[in-house]
Amino acid sequence: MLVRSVSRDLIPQEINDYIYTKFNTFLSTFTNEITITIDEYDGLNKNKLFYAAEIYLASITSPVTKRFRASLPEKEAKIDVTIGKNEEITDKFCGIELTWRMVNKKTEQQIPQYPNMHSVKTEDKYLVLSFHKKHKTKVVDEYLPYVLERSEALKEEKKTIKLHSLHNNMHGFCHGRNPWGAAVMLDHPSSFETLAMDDELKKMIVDDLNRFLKRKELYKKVGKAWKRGYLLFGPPGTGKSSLIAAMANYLNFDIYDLDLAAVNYNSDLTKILMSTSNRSIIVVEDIDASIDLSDDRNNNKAKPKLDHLGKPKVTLSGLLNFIDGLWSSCGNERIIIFTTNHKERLDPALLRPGRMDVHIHMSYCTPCGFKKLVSNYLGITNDPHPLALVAEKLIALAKVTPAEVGEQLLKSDDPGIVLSCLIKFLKGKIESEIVRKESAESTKREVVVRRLEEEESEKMKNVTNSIEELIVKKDVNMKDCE
Ligand SMILES: Nc1ncnc2c1ncn2[C@@H]1O[C@H](COP(=O)(O)OP(=O)(O)OP(=O)(O)O)[C@@H](O)[C@H]1O
Ligand SMILES: [Mg+2]
Repeated sequence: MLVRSVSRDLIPQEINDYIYTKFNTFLSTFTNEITITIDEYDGLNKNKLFYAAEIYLASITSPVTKRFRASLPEKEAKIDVTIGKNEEITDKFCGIELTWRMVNKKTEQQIPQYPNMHSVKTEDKYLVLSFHKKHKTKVVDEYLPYVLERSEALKEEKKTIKLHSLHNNMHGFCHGRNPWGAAVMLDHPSSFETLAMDDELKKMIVDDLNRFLKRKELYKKVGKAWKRGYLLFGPPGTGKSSLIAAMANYLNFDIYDLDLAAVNYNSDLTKILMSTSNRSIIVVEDIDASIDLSDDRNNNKAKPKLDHLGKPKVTLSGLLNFIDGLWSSCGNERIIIFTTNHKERLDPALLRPGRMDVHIHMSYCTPCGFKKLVSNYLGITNDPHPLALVAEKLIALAKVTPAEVGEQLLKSDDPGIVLSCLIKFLKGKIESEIVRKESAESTKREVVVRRLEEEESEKMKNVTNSIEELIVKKDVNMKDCE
């Protein structure tokens, strides 16, 4: 270590490494230290242990390490800091002293077939772990598995949530290509804290998610796939998509946005699911709009259904197989979320527990949701604004979505102006709702009157007909009556 720090700035890197290796080899003949080398590649494959150790080492600090490397990987939000080239770091595990060293070795090779060409430069990376030889079993059996486990947890902590969408051109994917296109970072600010919903409903969802995460063993024991289905239903702008983003942020799960309109065949659904990762949320938005919901479970297995353009379409039976068929046993910790504006249009087969386990009604803005929006947008929490109290009363009567309220609350920086405008807006909403109801009522009345009149005239027609029949039967001479 001393040799390294003294020589570091005086001697070129390659010579420095050479001296260090020789010196260590020389010393090791007198010590009881042994080393384990962990190469970056295991043959042609990446060595998982190397990458796990690299992540783990970034999380520990030791007084001997002076140089670190920092990078910002593409599509990530957090900076990676790892131990620098040819640096050392010490660690302690159950009283065992361990030293890690990151070795970067540059090599230059001349390809014999092309003697006139420039030589090829490569850089080999490996980690060297040194410790007393008496701890070999403990290090291999306990310390290295611990490093793997910690790296998984650290990866999870620093993971950036990604949004995956299906590839634009789905035709090529039957030839083995990943159906999911390049993922983007999900930078959605929605959280359970910012969502305007009733507190009880919010708590129910959070508790349900927590229970789901904890129940790995229970799902295994009862022989159920470790997945959970949620159906979010309600009018546009009530926060269905915002709730999905809040769930992804809370769980730290990636989102796979499955656009069923882009999928041609039922069989593709299985391949699409196979290409998603564990600990993820699969979302099918507007389920009623994107799929043929007619019940085809007993027929048409071979023939794909066609849409109005003659394109094949995913069917209900394909979707049901997708949800609880064979594939469901191949993934873990999956959440499937369907959204719809029209729950009543969905087939009950789709809604039964096991497929859609939890049904969440995203309603028009309630007074409780309104308080949350006022606190989010205007920063008013403890001492409510008098106009906010008026607006809260109107909210209970108006059919207004949190999206509409949010829009109004952005209209000015002055809470007084904003709330006055909101009250005007809510009054307008209530008035137009009254007009709508009245006109629906009068239409209903008109319909009733029309129906009564029709029934009356129908009755009269029947009576006339039967009289005519009687006249014919009895051979009554009508001329006599004239
Ligand atoms: N419950 C809510 N809490 C906080 N903000 C909300 C809520 N509902 C809607 N919003 C606001 O309105 C915008 C639109 O909401 P969102 O897209 O979540 O609605 P949606 O129910 O998914 O609508 P659609 O049925 O049209 O997909 C959001 O970006 C958010 O700013
Ligand atoms: Mg939405």
